[in-house]
Parts: sequence; structure tokens; C-alpha cells
Amino acid sequence: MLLSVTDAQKIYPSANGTVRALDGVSLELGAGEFTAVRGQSGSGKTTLLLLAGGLLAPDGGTVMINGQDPYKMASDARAHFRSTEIGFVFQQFHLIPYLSVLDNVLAASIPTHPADAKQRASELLAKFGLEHRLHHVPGQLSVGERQRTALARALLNQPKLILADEPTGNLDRENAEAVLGHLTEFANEGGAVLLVTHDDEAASRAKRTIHMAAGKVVE
Ligand SMILES: Nc1ncnc2c1ncn2[C@@H]1O[C@H](COP(=O)(O)OP(=O)(O)OP(=O)(O)O)[C@@H](O)[C@H]1O
Repeated sequence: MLLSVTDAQKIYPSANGTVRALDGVSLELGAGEFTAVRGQSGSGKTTLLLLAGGLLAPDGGTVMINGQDPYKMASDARAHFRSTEIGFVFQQFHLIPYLSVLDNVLAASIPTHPADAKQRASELLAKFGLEHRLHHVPGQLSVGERQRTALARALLNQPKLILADEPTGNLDRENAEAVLGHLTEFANEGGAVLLVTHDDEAASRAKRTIHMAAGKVVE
């Protein structure tokens, strides 16, 4: 399994008591699988994605990514592990505003330093139709171009797992289709995709959909 979440619990402290954001969630994702996560606002979808990505430690249960528990690693080792195993794509892109498109993508290679990073970045950007935008900064791009840049960054280190949180939430239909097509291709080539989405069209691309309510998976 590329991702195994077992009986995950997450409780957030808050001013008026605690919030049980995840209450015993289990999930498995293997190579070639494209799974959508749906559920109402506040049901715990983003929290699940953060746990699955080695970004937020569970309060109970376990998370195994490609056979390893990221929360048993020291934080430096965990950061390195994340950058080699996982690509993240977010609704708000999270590009660095003062770096060019090419340098935004190359930023993903800082922890790993592969010798061919620049060539691979250029190839991915060309594949995503951005070869004429390499030296633009994100503010000069359309939103669709920004998300395709973020997707190139997510794929730079050849991760096995893509975690995407509403990646089409800011895109028009045409740009959304392009991003979903690239995620589908990634899964068809043996990657695993976990996609949090409110969008019916996006969810229809997934082979499996899990529904969450109040911190639990409800089929
Ligand atoms: N840092 C935090 N501190 C306290 N409570 C939090 C925190 N983050 C999330 N929560 C609460 O945990 C619950 C789950 O939040 P989460 O963001 O995982 O839901 P979601 O399903 O992704 O929602 P949305 O669809 O609106 O993005 C919500 O009740 C939320 O208010």
C-alpha cells in the first residue's frame, strides 16, 4: 500500500472545548488508485489529508506512507521523506510570488537535489503548456496556469502519492479538466491520488469515493 491510515484520531483544542476532527478514520490507497474524499464543510477532509501527508501528527491511530511511519521520523527526515514520496496540490496554489515559474517548480528539488531537476522541470512545464511562461512570476499567470505550475512542482520529484485539496476549486471548467486529466494520467501510470473535492465532475474522475461526516468515514 502507498498509503494506510488506520483508526486515525485528531482532536483540536479550541477556546470552547475540543473539536474531534477525525474519529477513527481508516483508509488504504494502492498504486494506480484515484480516490475522492467528499463530505460537508467541517467533516474532517482537510485534516485527513494533512495527516496522510505527514504534515499533522494524529492523536491516535497510525499513518503509513509507502510502508513507513512519517511520525516516527525526526522532523528533518520527515521533511525529506515527504518531498520524495508525496506531491501536494492545494486550492490556493501556494506558489512563491517573487520566484519565476521555473524556480517555483525547482523549489521542490531543494531537499533532494537531483542532478536533472532543471531538465525535468522544463519538460513538465512544457507538457503542461507553460514553456512560454518559464520566466514569468505567478502574478503574471492566469489561475489555470498557476495551478498547472503547482502541479509541475508536485510532480518534480516523481512522488508515488499525490494529495490534492480542492485543486479545481478556483478553476473554470476547461482548466479544471486539464488538471483532472493530469491527475488521472498520474494514477494510470501507477501513482496514487487522494483528492478532496466538493466538485461532482472532479469526484467522477475517481475510481472510488469515500464520504466523511463528523470525522468518520460513512460509505
Ligand atoms: N487548527 C484548528 N484548530 C481548531 N479546530 C480546527 C482546526 N482545523 C480544523 N478544525 C476543526 O476541525 C473540523 C474539521 O476541519 P477540516 O478542515 O478538516 O474540515 P473539512 O471537511 O476539510 O472542511 P471544508 O470542506 O470546509 O474545508 C472542523 O470542525 C474545523 O472547525
